[in-house]
Parts: sequence; structure tokens; C-alpha cells
Amino acid sequence: YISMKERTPEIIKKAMASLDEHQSNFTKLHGQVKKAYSLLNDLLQQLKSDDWFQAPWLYAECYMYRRIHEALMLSSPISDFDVFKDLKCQSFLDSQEPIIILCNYLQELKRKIETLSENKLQEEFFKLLQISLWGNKCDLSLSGGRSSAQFATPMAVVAELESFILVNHMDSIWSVLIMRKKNQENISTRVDFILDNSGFELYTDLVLADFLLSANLASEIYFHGKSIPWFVSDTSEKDLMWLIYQLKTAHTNCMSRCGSIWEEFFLNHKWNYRDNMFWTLPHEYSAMSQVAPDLYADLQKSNLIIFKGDLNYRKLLGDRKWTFTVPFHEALNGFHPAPLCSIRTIKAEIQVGLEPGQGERIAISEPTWMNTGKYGIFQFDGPLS
Ligand SMILES: O=P(O)(O)OC[C@@]1(O)O[C@H](CO)[C@@H](O)[C@@H]1O
Ligand SMILES: [Mn+2]
Repeated sequence: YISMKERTPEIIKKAMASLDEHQSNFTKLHGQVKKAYSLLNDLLQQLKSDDWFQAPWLYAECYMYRRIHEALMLSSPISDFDVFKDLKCQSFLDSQEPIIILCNYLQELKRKIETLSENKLQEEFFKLLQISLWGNKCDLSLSGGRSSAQFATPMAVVAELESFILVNHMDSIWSVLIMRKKNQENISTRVDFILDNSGFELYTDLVLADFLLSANLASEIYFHGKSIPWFVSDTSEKDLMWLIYQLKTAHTNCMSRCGSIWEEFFLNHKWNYRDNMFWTLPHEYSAMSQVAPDLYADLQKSNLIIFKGDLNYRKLLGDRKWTFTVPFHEALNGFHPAPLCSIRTIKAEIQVGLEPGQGERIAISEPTWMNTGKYGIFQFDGPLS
């Protein structure tokens, strides 16, 4: 209710404001801008109707983002204009400090990576996994488009927040990768990231992906993004390329090196970008094999699929009100293309795989614990090899 009543009107207003701000860039296209603006205004008025509050939440939200996209599509030639672009860019620019710190950390780590013992490698992997987890605190649909505060020193945060991890299957994620690395028969290991938010979160995902290659825990990475602007801050191909360009052209040495290395990864196909319309439809993932068989078949080639963020978790579980103690495997409802894990801070009232009483105990002192992104999970499903 809060999401549809308060956040969505804010988000549409932000989209309209962005069109307003860019008026002057669209010389000779004022008619088209006016049209998109008025379609968004209609949508804003329609949001007051009861229908929006009676439809399933996930469906209504996805529909709203599609209607925003439609307003632009009907206003050709400004169809390609991303009404959330400025918000996404700003959230990246606001996190320069932690980005530089993390960048230096990664470079130092890579310099000595060959010399690390298996235990030490695991420790570093866990650290970067947790940084990527807490990076998911920063989504803009939850904050109605307001840039969320970043943590100043990502590495210090890891220790501070460890007690807020409610399900921790980092061991299983590690096992999948290290067992493949040790087995000489595995010449290649493919890891897929089903991306969530651009900006700082995306940066933490790329750092993790770089580490996986550098530590020979993976040989190829596939990043899956969104083909249209989605849930305000979700990553599109343009967002990903923009981020890499920002790094490459940064004045800080370590950032520009990082940008060049990552660009190179894409050029030599160690890193690959994919999108598919399925990610911007309201379907739960158990419907993927039916609705998007090609995508499902592609994911079956993966050795580990990492689903980032809250929305992906909702879709993995069909956004149902599961009992907290239901096993993750069961709630996936037949969706098992390959070993997979969810890395997500809890922002929506859906969670499985908890210990009996675990969620109920937190709710006593923190009634809104499922809406804030304060708690996180690493939840794994699949055979370990
Ligand atoms: O997937 P993300 O970026 O972690 O979170 C997306 C999200 O904040 O947006 C919606 C808020 O209305 C909820 O679905 C969800 O909590
Ligand atoms: Mn998101």
C-alpha cells in the first residue's frame, strides 16, 4: 500500500521533472516532450484509482514502469530518453569516496592474488560478497528517487553489519567455485549476474566479478541487465557502459586503470552483457522456462547464477506470502536452471528459509524490519558441483 500510495507518484513526478529539465536539449522537439509529459501526468492521475490497490503488487509495479516507458515510446523521436538517467548518474557521483577506496583495495588484492592461500582467498571472496550485498541498500525505487547515503569505507562496513545477515550460505557459493577450480577437468567456469541497481551497487558487482576472474574462480562472466528503464535505478546496457566510461576517464589513477581493464574484459568477451525482455515483465521466475525458453536454456549453461537485489528475490519466490520457514528450494517452485544464489537486502515483506521464530523475534522490536534494507541474505540453491 505504501509503495503504491506514496512511492509511485513520487517516481512519476521525478520522471516528469527530468523531462522538464531536459526541455532545452530537445530543440525542435517541444511537441514530443509535451506529449510524453502529458501522458505521464495522465498516469499520475490514474494512480489514484482503486484498481491499482487491488491488483497484485508486483504486477501493478511492473505495469507502472511499462506505462512510463510507453509514454516515451509514444513520443518518438525521444523514445530513447531515460527519465531516470540523471538520478542514476547522481547516485554514482555521490559515492566517489567509497568507490575510490574499494578500487584501491581491489588493485592491491589483485597484485598479490597469486600468493594467497586458499583460506585467505576465501576470506577475500566473502568480504567482496558482503560489499556487494550491502551495495544493494542503495536502490532508488525504495527512496522514491532520493539518492541514498553510501558507506564511506566499504571494508569496515563488512564487520559492522555481519550480524544483520539472516541467512548466510556464503560457504555453499564458495564451494561451487573452489571445487570447480580444483577439478582440473573444468576448463571453464561461467558465472552469471542478474544485475540490480546501477551506480554504487553495480560497481560492487563489477569488483566481485573482476575478483572472480583474477582468482581463476571463473573464466567468463555474463551480466544480465534491463532493456528499458526499470524500478528507477536498475541497470541497462547504457548505465553499465556509462559507469565504465566514467571510471576510464576519471582523474584518479586507480579508477582509470580499472575502467580500462573492465573495458578490455568486454572486448575480449571475458565479460559479456545480455538483456532479455523477460526481466522487464511481471512473471515469476518459475514461469521462465515457458515464457522465455531461450533465456532459461542460456542460464542452464551457467555454473553459478547470482541474483542481485530485492525485486529478483520477489520474482524468484513468485512474490507470495510464504511462511518464513519454508525451504528456499521449495519456494523456487521448480526454477532450477543451474546452481543459484540470491544476494539481497530485505526491502519487501517476503522471506523463506529462516529458522523457526527468527523473523518473529526481530518483528517484536522492529515492526518494519522487512522494509528498510537493514537485513540481508545470501541464499543458495543447487548441487555443490
Ligand atoms: O530490487 P531492489 O532494487 O533491491 O529493490 C526494489 C524495491 O525497493 O523496489 C520496490 C519498492 O517499491 C520493491 O519491490 C523493492 O523493495
Ligand atoms: Mn532495483
